Amino acid sequence: MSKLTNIKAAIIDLDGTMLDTAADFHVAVNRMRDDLGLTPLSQETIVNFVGKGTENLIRRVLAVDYAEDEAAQYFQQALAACTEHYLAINGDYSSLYPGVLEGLQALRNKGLRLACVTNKPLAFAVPLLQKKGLRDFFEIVYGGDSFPKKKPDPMPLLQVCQDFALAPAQVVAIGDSSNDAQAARAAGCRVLNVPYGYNHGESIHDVDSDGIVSTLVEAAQQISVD
Ligand SMILES: O=C(O)COP(=O)(O)O
Ligand SMILES: [Mg+2]
Repeated sequence: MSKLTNIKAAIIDLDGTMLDTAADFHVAVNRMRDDLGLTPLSQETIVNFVGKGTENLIRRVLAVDYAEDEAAQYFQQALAACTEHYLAINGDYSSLYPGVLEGLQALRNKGLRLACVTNKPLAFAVPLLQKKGLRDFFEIVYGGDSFPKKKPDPMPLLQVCQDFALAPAQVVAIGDSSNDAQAARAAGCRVLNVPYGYNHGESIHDVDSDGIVSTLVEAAQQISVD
């Protein structure tokens, strides 16, 4: 992989990139399923539904048991229950991936400006970043409900470029899934993927990106401000 040059800012994904939140999703979704009288799902099944925001997660979880029209009837109840359960345990079963703190520090030490763009609702993302000691690394945090469109749409990434007054080519997105890569490509940003996250249960090696890095520390090593 050749080094990414003339990079002035990094946009970092949250779930599956900085934090392993799989167990939080597992607990909250299965408490919601219990409320609806549904049997629990495995953590692997649930985590493969993560990546395109809470509404999509709920739709996928209900589709396990219900046909589309029936699932639609339960959607609002399920969304409310899942939100309540998620907020009650947010971060309790989550942990930082190796190299996250060191990687964020290394990116900052290079003089890069940092934003977090996640498809998680902002009301989940901000307290979680605070609880895990990550909030202060970021000048900007955008959630899946911050704009009319979320990743893989480029809208949130383009807003960060505008906020930082940078051209998209001067900005790198770092994330665990095809959503991050597609959003970055559509915005004209550079993109690095990490291989340890969720990516809908599919191989990250099939995703079009500028490279795969094993940790955020390695990401920082691959990025040059000059
Ligand atoms: O909550 C999700 O759907 C995934 O969030 P992410 O964008 O931080 O990976
Ligand atoms: Mg992710």
